[in-house]
Amino acid sequence: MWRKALQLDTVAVALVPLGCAALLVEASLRTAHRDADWSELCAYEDTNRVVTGEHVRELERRGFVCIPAAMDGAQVARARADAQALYSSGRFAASGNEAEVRQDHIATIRATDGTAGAAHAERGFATLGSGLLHAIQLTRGVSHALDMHGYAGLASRRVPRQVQLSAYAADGSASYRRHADACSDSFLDLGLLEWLRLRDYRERTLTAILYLNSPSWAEQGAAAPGSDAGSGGALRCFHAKGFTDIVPRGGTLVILDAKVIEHEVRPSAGATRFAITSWVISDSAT
Ligand SMILES: O=C(O)CCC(=O)C(=O)O
Ligand SMILES: [Fe+2]
Repeated sequence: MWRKALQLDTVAVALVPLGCAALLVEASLRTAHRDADWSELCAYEDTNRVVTGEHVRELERRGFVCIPAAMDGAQVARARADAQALYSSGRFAASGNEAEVRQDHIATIRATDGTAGAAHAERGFATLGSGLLHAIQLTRGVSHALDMHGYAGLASRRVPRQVQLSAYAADGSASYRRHADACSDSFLDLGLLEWLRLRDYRERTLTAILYLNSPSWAEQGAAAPGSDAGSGGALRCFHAKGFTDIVPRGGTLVILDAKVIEHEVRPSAGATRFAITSWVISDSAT
């Protein structure tokens, strides 16, 4: 009897470290960045055209830069219609963050969605419209455009194939609390397991955001009476001198240092606020 109990104890004692090891291995392998592309493979002519040397110097100096009219009105309208169609089709879901942190809905999309080139799980998705495909290439091209102007940030940058398409409700109920996009906490702060699980967030070095709203989207409370363009929803970037609010007008491209620039999204009104976000990653952060 006691011999049997001893054997069970031995098995249990052996299982604990095995279970822990399995958890750690699973956490360290969990990544959506495995097939990220090197920057130069994401080169896109339109991005190279709109991002200038002056923008890059501003990014280096301030940690963020706002580039208006990176897409023309027709391109914005097409991308917005595609985003709206995807939103209505039910592909958006609440993000993985806690509900008090952010209340937007997101879809993780790839240019290959619904095509033979997609991973098995993504083959069943609807293919993306030309407006969204252009917006994805434009944001994914940012890292290479920065290289063309000798950006002083980290070298060896890669760009994940998936981008985030976010939707903030028109009724002012959705915002995103102040945060930095990259996780800079050490494993002493987070514990080893959590630190390993956050690998994709630790690798982030730059954020590129492209707004798919009406180009006449207005500042807080400034929407023209009867306008359906939408208003508010500023991207508030914090810096040493306070903060700068960026109006999310359709076609505006924002690039920010994901480790340094804390930011928040203010509630919007009048229209759903759509944005595409692509993160640039750096392996040297692992
Ligand atoms: O949509 C924006 O303006 C920013 C979104 C954002 O901060 C994020 O998704 O991390
Ligand atoms: Fe963010």
